[in-house]
Amino acid sequence: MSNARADRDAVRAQELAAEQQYLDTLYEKLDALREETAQRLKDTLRDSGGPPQARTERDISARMYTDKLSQLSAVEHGMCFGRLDLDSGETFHIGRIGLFDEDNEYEPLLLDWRAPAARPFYLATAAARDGVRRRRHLRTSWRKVLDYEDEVLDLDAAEQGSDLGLAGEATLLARLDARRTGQMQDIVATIQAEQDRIIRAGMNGVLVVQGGPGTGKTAVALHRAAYLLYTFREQLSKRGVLVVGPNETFLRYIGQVLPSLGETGVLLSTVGGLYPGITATGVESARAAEIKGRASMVDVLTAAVRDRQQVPSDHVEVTFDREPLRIDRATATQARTRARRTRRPHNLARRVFRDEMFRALTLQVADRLGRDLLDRRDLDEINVELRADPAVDRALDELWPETSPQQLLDELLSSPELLASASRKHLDDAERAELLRPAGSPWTPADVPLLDELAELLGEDDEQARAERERQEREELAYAQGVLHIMEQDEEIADEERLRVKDVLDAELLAERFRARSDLTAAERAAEDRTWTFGHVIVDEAQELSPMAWRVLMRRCPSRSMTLVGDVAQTGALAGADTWHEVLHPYVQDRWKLAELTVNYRTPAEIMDVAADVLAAMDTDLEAPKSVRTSGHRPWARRVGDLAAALPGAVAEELREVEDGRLAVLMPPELLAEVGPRVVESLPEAAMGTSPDDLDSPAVLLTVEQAKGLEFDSVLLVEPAAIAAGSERGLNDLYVALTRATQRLGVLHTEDLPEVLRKIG
Ligand SMILES: Nc1ncnc2c1ncn2[C@@H]1O[C@H](COP(=O)(O)OP(=O)(O)OP(=O)(O)O)[C@@H](O)[C@H]1O
Repeated sequence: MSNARADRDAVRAQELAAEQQYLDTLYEKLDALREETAQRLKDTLRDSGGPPQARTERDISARMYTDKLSQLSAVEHGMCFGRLDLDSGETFHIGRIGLFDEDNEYEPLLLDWRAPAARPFYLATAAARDGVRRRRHLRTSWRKVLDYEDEVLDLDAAEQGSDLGLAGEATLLARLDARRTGQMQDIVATIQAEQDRIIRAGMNGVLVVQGGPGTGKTAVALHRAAYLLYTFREQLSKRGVLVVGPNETFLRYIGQVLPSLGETGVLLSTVGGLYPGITATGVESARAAEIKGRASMVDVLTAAVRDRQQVPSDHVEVTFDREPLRIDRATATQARTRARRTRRPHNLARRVFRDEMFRALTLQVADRLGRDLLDRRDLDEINVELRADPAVDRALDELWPETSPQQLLDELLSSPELLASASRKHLDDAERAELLRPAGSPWTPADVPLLDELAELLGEDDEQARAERERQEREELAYAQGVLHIMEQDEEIADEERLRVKDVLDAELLAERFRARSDLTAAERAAEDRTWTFGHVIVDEAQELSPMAWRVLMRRCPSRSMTLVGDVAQTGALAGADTWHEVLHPYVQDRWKLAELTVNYRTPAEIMDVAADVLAAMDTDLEAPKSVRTSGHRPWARRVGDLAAALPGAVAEELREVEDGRLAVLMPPELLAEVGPRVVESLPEAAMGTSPDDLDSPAVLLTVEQAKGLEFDSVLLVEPAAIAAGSERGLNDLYVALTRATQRLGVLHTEDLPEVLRKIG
């Protein structure tokens, strides 16, 4: 061994030992914090009984300590992943949380990656050093330092960066090459500069992040959620953050990222999951979903609601007080006009309609009895009697019934007459036939925006409930102020080291907590409340949402503080977007910002080369993102005679190639239904992908729609010609399918390959 090499090795060993020592100190600190928090939690839970204030105080403290404990355990793995050496001679270690040395004026021992001082770790380059001399990436396993990678940024010793300007290239490539597990991992140790700028962009307004497959849009969206919660904690803990994904499998795939960053207060949901009490499990044709997603459905639903506001063709008669009572067309029309003029939702305007009708009917009865003989009190009495009469009530209900979104939509979609009447101007016969289904059919995801819209159009006649709620809220606020006051005086709580309740809560928030359950987070409460509005909304695969789904999300976010990430080249849903302009113009005109991601961290260059041809064949100006790496595996294609017979063997073969990684078999839905069960039967490692947990299987069989946003070590694409021809957006689907693999791509086909795949053939 040369002397120079021996010297380098000795320095490396020394540096590793020093880093290990530092890491040991950090973990000691973490352990001490955990113990202290666990002890406080125990003490809090041990106390029992006492007046309600004391119980509420305990609930809140327990929640706080539980959250803290789960945050402290979530950061265990990879807690510290970097170090900055500054020109000033200072060094900072960077990690998943901030740790401080209380015995030394709260000097930072570990900087939270989201703190402003940690930012150069992601942004500094040799050309713009920002005072950074050296950036070090630490590779650890549990509590052990395995290795490090240094980037020396000062000009004299600057390393040549890569063409794409990647930071910590070796560390990044090691991460990207790792086998996939079926669960997305966080990227906190290797966030790249173009991603960091998006993660830390300001919270106001709508930010659209457009990027090709594998550019880290999902990763960026989730890290942005964590960053915003850290930076605007006070604001966001009250209203919460909503992250919207395309389906349950995707939510399961990304579900671990935020907890691993120590954040649990985020509601992850599909649009279909945003209507409390409804589980949208029904399946329908892509065309039916597209029709339901059109903006014109607002007019159809409005008409359907108006159709519930009837007048008699001439008159109806009911018996009141043993005499016939006439409800005539003119009176009912006038009452209906007055009620509609209030512009209130149907169930609230109903009250006006009924008031008008009861007034008219009272006069009719009064005339019968001789109006001149009656005074005001007599008239009031008649009015009260009319209101209490079941026959009159029924007759008026026929004309203007109280109804729920569920009831109205179910009736509308199962009645050819009602649907025809409401959609005369907007749908043709074939479209209506596509929507019609038996009454009581299960709800589909595309029904949910319609239900939400109807909930707005119908309203809830909750005048009494609201008055009661407001009274309770006033009482709770006063009570919460009292609790805070008592807590402040409590000597034990005023203990210096302990976070005082007042530091994390104000009376309003405390009152809000009493209102729901005292131990629920904003996200949990939001999940139970259709009218909840969020502090920030993040939408992933945003290109898939229909105009009706956007209306739901915009209602949930009146502040328009939103991050929308997606790729209009990957739109598969027929009601999805072709441009971001068309999505946003109705809500914010041109007042939205666009950020682009250009580097593909997932798909190796060999596969991207093929996918780029598909993108080029679509009518878009978008460029394919550049892959950061090659995998050494050329995509392959094999023509077979009998697909059902060949598939199990091909899957087994590919499984051997990926060893303990993950394989996806992607195919058109009809084919999946036909041959999928046979594959699953003959291969215990394979699953059908019907439940989110199926991602844990070594091989999973999916449609392209189901695979959206996911990634696998290897992809076996079956019958691409049928995928390309399967819908108006068939090329987009093919593009999505091709870009799911991190290592290998194989194609199995019976039909000719589409022309755009000529590079594989
Ligand atoms: N800076 C990074 N460091 C490490 N891994 C990264 C980085 N950026 C992205 N990745 C990884 O690249 C892969 C693709 O990221 P992600 O799924 O977020 O891409 P996407 O743009 O949402 O893709 P798609 O449009 O196909 O859904 C993931 O495995 C992600 O962890």
